[in-house]
Amino acid sequence: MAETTPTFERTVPRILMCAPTYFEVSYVINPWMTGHVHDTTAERSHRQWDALRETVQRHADVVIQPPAEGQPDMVFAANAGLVFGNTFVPSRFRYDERKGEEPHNRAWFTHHGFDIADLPEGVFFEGAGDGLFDRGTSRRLWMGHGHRSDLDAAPALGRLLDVDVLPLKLADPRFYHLDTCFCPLTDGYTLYFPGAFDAASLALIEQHVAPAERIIVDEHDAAAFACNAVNLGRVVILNRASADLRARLEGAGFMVIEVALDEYMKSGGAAKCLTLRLDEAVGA
Ligand SMILES: NC(=O)NCCC[C@H](N)C(=O)O
Repeated sequence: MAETTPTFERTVPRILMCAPTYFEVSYVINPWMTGHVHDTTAERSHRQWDALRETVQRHADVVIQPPAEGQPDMVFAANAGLVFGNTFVPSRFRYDERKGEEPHNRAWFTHHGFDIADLPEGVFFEGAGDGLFDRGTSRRLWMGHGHRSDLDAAPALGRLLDVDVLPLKLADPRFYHLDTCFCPLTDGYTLYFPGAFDAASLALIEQHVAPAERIIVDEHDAAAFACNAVNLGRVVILNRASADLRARLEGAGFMVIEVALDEYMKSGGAAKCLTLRLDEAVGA
């Protein structure tokens, strides 16, 4: 009888983070940044980023991307682009303030062996800020549009990655990226703030996520960036969750870990925005 060779699947997720060396709020391109220009300190932002890195490192391998001087928002690694398998779709930022990040991201992913797949010229798309894969078994990508990314990115991503893209229209300027108000979790659970979406998009979510798998976030938790969560298996890392939200997540089998990230909220981001999954695949 032929001998069978055991196969070992990689089970430790890989997460990219970009060092906060040049992070500050130096312009206003979302409502969270208003009133916070030059209002962050290096000491607090480095301490909070280190705490997030150490927490993520307990559940994943963390890879650090070197930052670029003059690109204060490059710390938000989720916005570098979208990874699926070995393919990297680079972001095309809507605002000039962030366009300078694009060549650095392209160079890093090229150097690390990813195949670069470009969206058509002139289509805005802000990477894993607006593109979130289902954590179930389907090849489904939820895509936010209306503030930063263009609806035209949806069919283009479908073609480039051979995935089903479900576009969700973002209706509240505070929730300008999909990852600020929506988070697919392991086994099809989905954490989201309904108030961030238009009626048709809410209906689309309800059509695809069974009632028992919907973890609805209220405005108070949403404003504390509870949806901006890093999900690694059964672990959910986020800035803050109310006792009620924590209980519902725990009831669904998740362990909730809070890491205070208020210095980054002044720029409109928290845990999820500061990370990018490098081993994204169906059900990852
Ligand atoms: N939501 C995210 O994915 N990233 C946070 C980006 C914050 C940055 N200040 C921006 O407005 O683009």
